[in-house]
Amino acid sequence: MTTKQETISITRRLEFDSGHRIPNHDGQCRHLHGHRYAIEVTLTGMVADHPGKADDGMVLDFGDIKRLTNQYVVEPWDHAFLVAKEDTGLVQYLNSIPNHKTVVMEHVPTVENLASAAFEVLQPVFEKAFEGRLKLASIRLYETPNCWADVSHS
Ligand SMILES: Nc1nc2c(c(=O)[nH]1)N=C([C@H](O)[C@H](O)COP(=O)(O)OP(=O)(O)OP(=O)(O)O)CN2
Ligand SMILES: [Zn+2]
Repeated sequence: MTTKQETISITRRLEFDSGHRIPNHDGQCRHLHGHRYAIEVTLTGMVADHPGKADDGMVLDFGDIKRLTNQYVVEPWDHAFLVAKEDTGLVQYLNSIPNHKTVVMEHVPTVENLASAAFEVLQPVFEKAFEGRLKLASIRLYETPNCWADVSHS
């Protein structure tokens, strides 16, 4: 049982596959390769006290987090090659492949930069969709089961 004043965090995890490379990496990661990424989206807010309504007892329906994260991050990045705009030779090559799904990123696609990019995209999406009732608290992005980055804004 929760009291009405409590702020609670909820997290929805989604997974997707993308290619990338870190062009100046001094190890294997400078080569073209891919990952099964997992993104965990954490929102904070008050639990709805809406007896008889679908969202009663929820901060937000997990389905809404899934829908918006899919629309703005997972679908654009899934089975895409995420390439840094500074990686010009590769950008040119990928653009030469007909109908190739390429996403040109502002920064080198480390897990830190991808998590930050996802946060920047999703923060205004959740803010607008739920009129400030909820806050995007953090994004955790796993590049491998053993490597991940966390992003949050104060
Ligand atoms: N701080 C960061 N370090 C590294 C990143 C990154 O995004 N941020 N990325 C890579 C590589 O892209 C790669 O994804 C991870 O490499 P690695 O550590 O070798 O991970 P593995 O799962 O392949 O580890 P194994 O132990 O070899 O299985 C590198 N560094
Ligand atoms: Zn990698």
